[in-house]
Amino acid sequence: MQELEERIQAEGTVKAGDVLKVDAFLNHQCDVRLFDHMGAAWAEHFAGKTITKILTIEASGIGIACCAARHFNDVPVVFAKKAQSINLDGDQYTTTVYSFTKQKEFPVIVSKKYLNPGDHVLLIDDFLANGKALRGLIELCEKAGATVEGIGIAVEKGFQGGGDRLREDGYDVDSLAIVESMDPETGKIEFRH
Ligand SMILES: O=P(O)(O)OC[C@H]1O[C@H](OP(=O)(O)OP(=O)(O)O)[C@H](O)[C@@H]1O
Ligand SMILES: O=c1[nH]c(=O)c2nc[nH]c2[nH]1
Repeated sequence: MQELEERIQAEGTVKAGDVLKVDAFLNHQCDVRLFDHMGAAWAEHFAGKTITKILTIEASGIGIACCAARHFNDVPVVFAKKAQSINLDGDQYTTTVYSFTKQKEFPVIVSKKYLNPGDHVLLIDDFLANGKALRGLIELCEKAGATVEGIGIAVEKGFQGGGDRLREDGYDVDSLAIVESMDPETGKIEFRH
């Protein structure tokens, strides 16, 4: 998606440790017009699929998933929580995920009320790096008996391999920008096309 690649080139910075910082528009300050355009791009890609629910993981996927839902007939958006809470009641599907930016393992929890065997799920997230977050969401869908119809990602860091492993496993992964390489010394960012 040209608009997203241009924003990354203009406003992204490359940090040590394979971190791309795009918090000016994607995952701290949020550009909702860009999010809307991202939702439209996923709607075009997944046009042939029946989607009954969007599933994401807190925190950064939530805003993007909500904007995307407007392009999928306003289907409900469910976000997996990364902490137990007194506000979480009843039976839950749970797993654990290693967080790339927080560098620790988190529980990942969805109430059984909000993920069902009849659901056809689109997974949405801001970043795809090693694929840990998505593997966790896929596991929750498997536990619920829900069908994963596809995966929409804003920025995939292709060189970390998580996206290609998911494609090899048969998942339809639509990443709107795939970073092929990035250099913290020069700041150079190259995309896969
Ligand atoms: O493919 P992976 O290696 O799993 O990396 C991608 C995940 O990393 C980030 O989550 P993180 O927990 O780091 O931060 P967040 O709270 O900003 O969502 C991002 O939002 C993705 O969910
Ligand atoms: O802001 C971010 N930059 C990244 O490079 C990254 N990788 C996973 N999650 C990420 N979030």
